[in-house]
Amino acid sequence: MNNQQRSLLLEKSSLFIPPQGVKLSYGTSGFRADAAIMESTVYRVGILAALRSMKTGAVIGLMITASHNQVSDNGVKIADPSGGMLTQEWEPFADLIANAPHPHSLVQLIDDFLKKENIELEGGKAAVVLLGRDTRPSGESLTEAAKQGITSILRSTPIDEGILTTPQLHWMVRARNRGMKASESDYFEQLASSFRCLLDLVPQENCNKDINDKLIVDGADGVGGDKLCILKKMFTDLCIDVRNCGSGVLNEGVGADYVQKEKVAPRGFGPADVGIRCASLDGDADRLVYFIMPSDSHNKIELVDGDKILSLFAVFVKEQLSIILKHDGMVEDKSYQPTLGVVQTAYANGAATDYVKQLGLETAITPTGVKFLHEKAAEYDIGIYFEANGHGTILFSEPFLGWLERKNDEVSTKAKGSEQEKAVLRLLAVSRLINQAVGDALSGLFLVEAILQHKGCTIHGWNSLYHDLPSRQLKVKVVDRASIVTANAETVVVKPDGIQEAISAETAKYPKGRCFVRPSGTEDVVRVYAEAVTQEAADSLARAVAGLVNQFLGPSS
Ligand SMILES: CC(=O)N[C@H]1[C@@H](OP(=O)(O)O)O[C@H](CO)[C@@H](O)[C@@H]1O
Ligand SMILES: [Mg+2]
Repeated sequence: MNNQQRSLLLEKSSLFIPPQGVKLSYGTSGFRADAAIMESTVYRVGILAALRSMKTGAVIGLMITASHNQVSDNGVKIADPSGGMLTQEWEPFADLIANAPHPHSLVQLIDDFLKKENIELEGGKAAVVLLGRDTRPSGESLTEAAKQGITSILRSTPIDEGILTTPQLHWMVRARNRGMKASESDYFEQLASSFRCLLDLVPQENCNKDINDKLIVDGADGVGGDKLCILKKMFTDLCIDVRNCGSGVLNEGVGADYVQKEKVAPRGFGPADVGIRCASLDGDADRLVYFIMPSDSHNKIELVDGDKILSLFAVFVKEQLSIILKHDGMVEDKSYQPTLGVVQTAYANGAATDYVKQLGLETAITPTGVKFLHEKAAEYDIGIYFEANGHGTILFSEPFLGWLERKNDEVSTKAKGSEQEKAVLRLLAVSRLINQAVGDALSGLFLVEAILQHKGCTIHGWNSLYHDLPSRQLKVKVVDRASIVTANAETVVVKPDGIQEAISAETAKYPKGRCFVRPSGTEDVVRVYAEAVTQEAADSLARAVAGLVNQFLGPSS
C-alpha cells in the first residue's frame, strides 16, 4: 500500500482502539456483543467491506444488527456480491483485524492480506458498500463507525440505506450487482406484484373459501413490523393486524426466537386472538414462525415452525412442478428433469423430515448455520431450506428459471389459460416473491399467505400436515465446549472418545429416540437435542445425555 493509504489508515484507526481483553470471532451471525464494545469492530468490518468490494469488483453490504438478541447488544455482518453471507475464506481475516490490538498491527495485517489476495488498491474498480441497520438505538453511531472504516480505504464509498431488515439489505446488494432496480421501494414493489400475481391465480373453487382472512403479526418491536405496515397498505383486500411495532422494548417477550424457544404467546396477544392465524418476526426480520393461540387460559401456543413452513412450500412447489411436467395432463416431459431438494439441519423434527421424504423429495442435512443450508440448497434447480427456528427460503437456479421463461413463452401461445400456463406463472411469481439472497420473514410470510389462499387451507389444516414428535432442547455449560467435535452434519460426536457410544446406548433405550449434542456457535454452551415418542421420554433422554456431557467434559465452575 502507498504512503497516503498507510497514513490515512493509521490516522483513522487510532480513533477506534479495541477495548482491552475482548476477543470476538466472526461466527454464524457475524460479530455480535454488547453494543458498548462494538465500535472498533464495526470500524474494522467497514475496512473489510471496502476491501471485499475491491477484490470482487462488486457492491458489498454491511448490516448492523444483533437480530433476536437483547436491545443493548449489536452486531455487524457482511453481504457478499451474490447477496449471500461473506465467503468463509475471509472469516479468518475478519477475526484477525477485529482483534488487532493497535493501529500498526492492523495496518500490517491489511498489508499482508492485500498481497496474499492480490488486491490492487489503486487500479481496478472503486469500492461501494451499502449500509443498513436495524432499529437499535446504538445503530446510528455504529453506522458512523462503519463509514469511517470504509473511507479509511481510498476510493471507497459508503451508501447509507438507513433502517432496513437484514434480508432487504441482502436483496439490494444482489439486485444492484445484477443491474436490476435495487431501492427499498423496488423491493416492496416486487413483493407486492408477485404476491398479487399468486392471488390472481388462486383456483376458482378456493377464491371465496373462508380460511379466516385475518392475520395477526408480532413485529418483535423491531424493523420488521414497520416495514410490514408499509407493505400491507399495498393490499387493501388483505387484513393484517401488526402488533409490537416499536412502542415496546425490542425482543423483550416478543419475536420469533422467543415464541419458538419458549412456545408461549408474545406480549400483546390475548384471549381475543384464540384460533386466529398469528405470526411472529424476529428483531431483524429474517426469521418467521406462525402460531395458534390456545383456547384455555394457559399461555402455551401451538407452534407452526420453520419445518412446517418448509413443508408447505415443498408441497406447493412440487405440485406446480408436476403440473408443468405433464403434457396434456398425461405424459411426463422427459426432456428436462429439474432437481427439487429440501435442506434441513439435525434440529428439524423427525416427523417433518419423514413428511418431506414421503412427498418423494430428496432431503439433505447440513450443519447448523444458514450459510451451510444455503450452499447446499444452491446445488438443486429448486432448493428449499429452513432451520426449525424459521430462517429459510427457496432458491431457483438460473438454468431452471431460463427453462421456466421458455415454457412461459411456449404455453402462452399454445396453451393459454391452461393449468400448465398457470403453474408456470405461479412458479415464476414465487421466484420473484421469495428472497433469493437470504431467508426473509416478510417475503416468506407473503408466500405462506398466498399458498394458504391457493389451497383454501386454514392454519389448523396446515398445522396438521404432520404431527411433531415431542422434543427437548437443553443447554449444558462446560469448561471448554470446543472439546466436542462432531461429524455427519453434527449428528455424531467424534471427540472426546467414548461419548458417542454412551449417547447411542442411552438413545437406544427409547423407542424412536433420536439425540445429538453439539457446541453452540453463538453461546458458550453445548446444546443437547432429544426426540422421542412422548414428551416425558424426550425430556428424560435429554436429561440423561446432558448428564453424559457433564461427565465427559466436566461442568464449568
Ligand atoms: C439450535 C438453534 O436454534 N441454533 C441457532 C443458533 O446457533 P447455535 O450455533 O446453535 O448457537 O443461532 C444461529 C444464528 O442465528 C442459528 O442459525 C441457529 O439455528
Ligand atoms: Mg434474525
